[in-house]
Amino acid sequence: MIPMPQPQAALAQAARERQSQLTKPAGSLGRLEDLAIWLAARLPSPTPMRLKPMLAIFAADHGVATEGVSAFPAEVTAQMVINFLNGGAAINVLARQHQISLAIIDVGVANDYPNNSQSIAKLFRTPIANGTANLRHAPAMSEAQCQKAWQIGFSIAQEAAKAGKTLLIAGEMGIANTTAAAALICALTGHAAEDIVGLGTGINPASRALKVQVVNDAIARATASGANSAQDWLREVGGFEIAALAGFYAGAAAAGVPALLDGFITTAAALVAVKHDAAIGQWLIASHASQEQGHRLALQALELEPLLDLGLRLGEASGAALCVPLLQSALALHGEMATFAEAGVAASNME
Ligand SMILES: Cc1cc2ncn([C@H]3O[C@H](COP(=O)(O)O)[C@@H](O)[C@H]3O)c2cc1C
Ligand SMILES: O=C(O)c1cccnc1
Repeated sequence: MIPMPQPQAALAQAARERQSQLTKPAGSLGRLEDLAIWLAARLPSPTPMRLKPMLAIFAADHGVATEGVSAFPAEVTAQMVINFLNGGAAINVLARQHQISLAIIDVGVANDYPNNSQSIAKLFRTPIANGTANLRHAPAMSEAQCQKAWQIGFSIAQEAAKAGKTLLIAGEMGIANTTAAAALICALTGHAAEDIVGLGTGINPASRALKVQVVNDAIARATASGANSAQDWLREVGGFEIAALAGFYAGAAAAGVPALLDGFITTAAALVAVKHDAAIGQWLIASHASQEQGHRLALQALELEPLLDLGLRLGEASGAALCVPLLQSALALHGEMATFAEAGVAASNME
């Protein structure tokens, strides 16, 4: 296993001391204070500068879509890739608004789509196959495919770090990927499918019951074939974009750059990464609590507390992008506020 860089405790301590001297009652900026301290240890600086965020969306299709587990047809994956390239998706709006550079990485979109040289976002076309196999009945991918997807995500994170990005964000697009993510979360946490499987894009109760059955069948099948490690489960019930996301988080940690999670699917990928190497967890922060049923339990398994709870259930890194201005504000407050001494403001009387 590659030794991971460690957050610097001395910088966290310096940032904590600075927070105690800023012109506000101690703790009055709540979690913004914790965020500034957390980031100081990792960026690493006692007063970190404005973050330079990058956002990668990994897109791929899922064989399990044929089971009827999504409210939308599989063609929507490719259609949404076109939408991302044309700038019309929710994430395009948020990336523009918060000045986040956007890259789309096709790691296995099944349907063809035109290459538009006018596109708004950068496109990396590195499909591994036309979607995964149907995880209910067979391993979603081969070991070689899984490693390839992981490596693509890892490289994207490493390149972004090399280019000077200081906050790495990943999102996903892949019809039926909440089924794969739910199966992974169940397998890696031991929670029951009934507690983890949600409505995804908005399925009805009958389809949800089927989705629970599909997840249970997939877990039974993979257990019978000896699945044990996080990598085994990723290959058995994951997806190409989920493997790339897990590799992305591993790459961010290996580069010593913080990574911001999004919703249900990215959290499933983060669980895989952290089960693979616990040190990766030190570089992850949670953005929001998704409406998808099992998301909170998955975040709890990672010991992460989401910043926002807006009832989002979109993916595309939309919840993560919404947290970027919060993180920027945390750092600006930390770096730019006057101390009691500088401002000549009397400090608290309380010990
Ligand atoms: C138009 C559209 C845009 C999306 N953007 C993200 N997702 C989200 O929905 C999908 C997962 O839900 P399920 O497992 O139910 O298919 C993923 O593609 C996810 O990113 C979208 C879904 C749709 C339909
Ligand atoms: O939380 C998510 O990431 C999510 C939830 C539903 C559908 N797509 C994504």
